[in-house]
Amino acid sequence: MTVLGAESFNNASFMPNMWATIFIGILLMLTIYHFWLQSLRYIKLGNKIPGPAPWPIVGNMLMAIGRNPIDMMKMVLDIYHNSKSDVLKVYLGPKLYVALSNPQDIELILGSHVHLEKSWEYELFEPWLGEGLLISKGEKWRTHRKMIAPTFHSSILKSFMPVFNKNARVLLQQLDKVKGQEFDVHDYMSGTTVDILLETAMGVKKTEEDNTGFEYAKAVMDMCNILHLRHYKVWLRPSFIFKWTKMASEQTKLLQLIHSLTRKVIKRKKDDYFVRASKQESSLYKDALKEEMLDLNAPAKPNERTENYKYIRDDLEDIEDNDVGEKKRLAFLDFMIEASQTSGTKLTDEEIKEEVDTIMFEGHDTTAAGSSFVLSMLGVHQDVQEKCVAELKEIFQDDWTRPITFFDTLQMKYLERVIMETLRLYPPVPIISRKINEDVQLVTCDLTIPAGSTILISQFATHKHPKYWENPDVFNPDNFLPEKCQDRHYYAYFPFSAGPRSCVGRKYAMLKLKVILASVLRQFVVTSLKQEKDFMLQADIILKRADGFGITIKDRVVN
Ligand code: HEM
Repeated sequence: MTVLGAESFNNASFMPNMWATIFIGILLMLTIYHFWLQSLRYIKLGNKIPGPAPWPIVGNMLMAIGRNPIDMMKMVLDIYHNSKSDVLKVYLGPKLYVALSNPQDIELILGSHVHLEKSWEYELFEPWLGEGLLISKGEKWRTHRKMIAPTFHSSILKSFMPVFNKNARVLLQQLDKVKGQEFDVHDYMSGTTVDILLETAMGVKKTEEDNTGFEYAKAVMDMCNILHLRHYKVWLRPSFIFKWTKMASEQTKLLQLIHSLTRKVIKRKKDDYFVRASKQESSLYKDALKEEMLDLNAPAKPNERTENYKYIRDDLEDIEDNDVGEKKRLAFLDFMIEASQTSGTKLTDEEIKEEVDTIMFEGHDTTAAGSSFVLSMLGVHQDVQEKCVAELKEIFQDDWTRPITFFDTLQMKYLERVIMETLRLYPPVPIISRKINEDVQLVTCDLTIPAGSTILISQFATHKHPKYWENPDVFNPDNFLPEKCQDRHYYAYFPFSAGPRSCVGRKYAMLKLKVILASVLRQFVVTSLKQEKDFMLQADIILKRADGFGITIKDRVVN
């Protein structure tokens, strides 16, 4: 008894000692790890950059705990506004993130041919987009960009006008059914955008009973929500943790839906190609293009720009100027399929699928958010809406309801300024990031960003930089009058990014936005029940309103 009692006493006293030893051991290891980290050049340089104080080991990771996307957005904006600094850092664990908001520093990254690699965060897109243009790197990115960018050449875009007009008419019929009641216009913009993309870039016609656009758009939005949660709930990032969550099985289902549409689209297009090839017919798109060129009321001169974006620096204008010839004047998927069948081009089915998924994602959610923000702003700013309508009256005085031509869109200068101003205040892609493999010495201050860190570039912050924008928070389309743009830094405004890795769909997006928005404004008066200050923004991969894009519409009476 006595012996047993003594043993159990000894065991009981041994246990706390063991746990205390383990605890002290871990603490000691973490302390050594912390001091070792602090001795690294990477961290030493990082520590010189202003930003919220990090905790040992975890850095600033705790800031994300318990916050939803709306709170996150508020927190990030508060940090930005309170810091008054153009350079800010945060640590996620030992990983250094540096946010830049001065155009001169941004140019060092976006304008460079060296810092082209996307940051680690984009890898979360991989199960969905594979190594499509958005995330690919090196030679693969370069050769695919060379192939894809010309498929959005102005001559191709012109041939899309009938599809834009047709889908705009379908949209108007849908909107007509919700006249007089408040509704979320994003739902309509999203479905329409997918349908238009399928028919233009992919060349696949929608059948009457087909609900693909809506289902696909919903799946894309749900996928974005999952990816976004994983971006800021950093403990969900590693796949070995994520795969055990409910979200992972939801992601599998969503990807099945998305990828099955992609495969269907590619198969249909490939079948068409083989039928055409067996009959030795020319490309459908080349034919459509010829018809459209004959059809245009007033075709633009060869060197006429699609819009006024002369102050965005990217490679798209070079593609326009150095005309790439007939061979490449095929719409996106036609070109990819023809390229895959041409000897010498190493383009596999998987690569086509990745690029189709990328274009469907990039081309859809961005434009849906952009058009919904424009309609929200027009709903708030009735005077601006009236000016847009006055411009449309000038253009369509001969026939208010006729289809919109490419030439008409070139005359929509005020509407263009409204779109650009909306994209300034509400950039659909609010932030982009790059991994830097070489040190970057900033030009605006004496700071060096060490190789290996991630650079965050926020359109949302830079587009309101007080040094570059007068009354930065005020909606004013005249910010984009040519004389105002002339002296502004190129990298003060980059809703489509800029430099060699800018958006390949920029011209496509602007053209489509003009046709859709002008069509809505010709038929309806748009009103927003909420004021701009009450918009609840949600930090997401694509910037959205958490409160929905609520508007009301009524028939426009034109005199
Ligand atoms: C308002 C509409 C749009 C906005 C605001 C927008 C914005 C952007 C931005 C900011 C990037 C750079 C992303 C990054 O570096 O992380 C980008 C890239 C890209 N966008 Fe867009 N985009 C729009 C519409 C479109 C459309 C309509 C398409 C295609 C039909 C498209 C296709 C792409 C592709 C393929 C890339 C990757 C380019 C590369 O890395 O070389 N986008 N877009």
